[in-house]
Amino acid sequence: MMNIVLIGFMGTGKSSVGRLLAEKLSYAFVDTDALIEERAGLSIPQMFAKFGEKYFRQREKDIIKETCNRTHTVISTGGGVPIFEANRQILQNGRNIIVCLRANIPTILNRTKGRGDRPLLKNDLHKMQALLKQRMPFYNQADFIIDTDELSPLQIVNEIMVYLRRRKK
Ligand SMILES: Nc1ncnc2c1ncn2[C@@H]1O[C@H](COP(=O)(O)OP(=O)(O)OP(=O)(O)O)[C@@H](O)[C@H]1O
Ligand SMILES: O=C(O)C1=C[C@@H](O)[C@@H](O)[C@H](O)C1
Ligand SMILES: [Mg+2]
Repeated sequence: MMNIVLIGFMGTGKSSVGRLLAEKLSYAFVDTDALIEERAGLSIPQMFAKFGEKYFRQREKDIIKETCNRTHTVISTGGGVPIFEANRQILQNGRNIIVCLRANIPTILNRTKGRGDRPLLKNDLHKMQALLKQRMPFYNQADFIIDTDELSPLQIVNEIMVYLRRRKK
């Protein structure tokens, strides 16, 4: 069986929804950000500060490669994963179902306010808008896109389950 890969901007709910979806499907769960931190023994901000973003992106690519070889796994990705061509090629291998979680800027600001664990998160509406706009074309390459603004994590999981069932037919 295929993996379900969740992509989307910071704060769209990939980690929370992914964990729940994995439970519902009885799949394994991998969160790329958490795995990178665990392996490095450093938090993401520490890693950016010590070794730079480039280093983080290399670790991220390694983990994407590795996890895509699994089956029956829900993979919650970091917000920057689909921005890189190499990652897209690895993810779009025909064995993964790619689901994008989308949220508008006020929702994202609300869900991420006070978080100090995301170095690229600027608490600035315009910067956030610019980054989101730049990334949108890549997020939009997903197989299925859900607007999450008005939905609870459980409702999002249910929508994904409906989509998966429909795909099977
Ligand atoms: N559908 C939702 N409704 C309300 N709150 C939500 C929803 N989804 C996520 N949240 C909350 O928003 C915050 C961010 O969610 P989460 O960490 O899952 O996002 P993420 O996409 O994994 O972000 P990142 O890319 O930074 O890891 C959390 O506090 C979470 O509880
Ligand atoms: O959007 C991004 O580029 C990032 C999102 C987070 O999930 C982390 O992967 C990291 O902070 C970078
Ligand atoms: Mg996350």
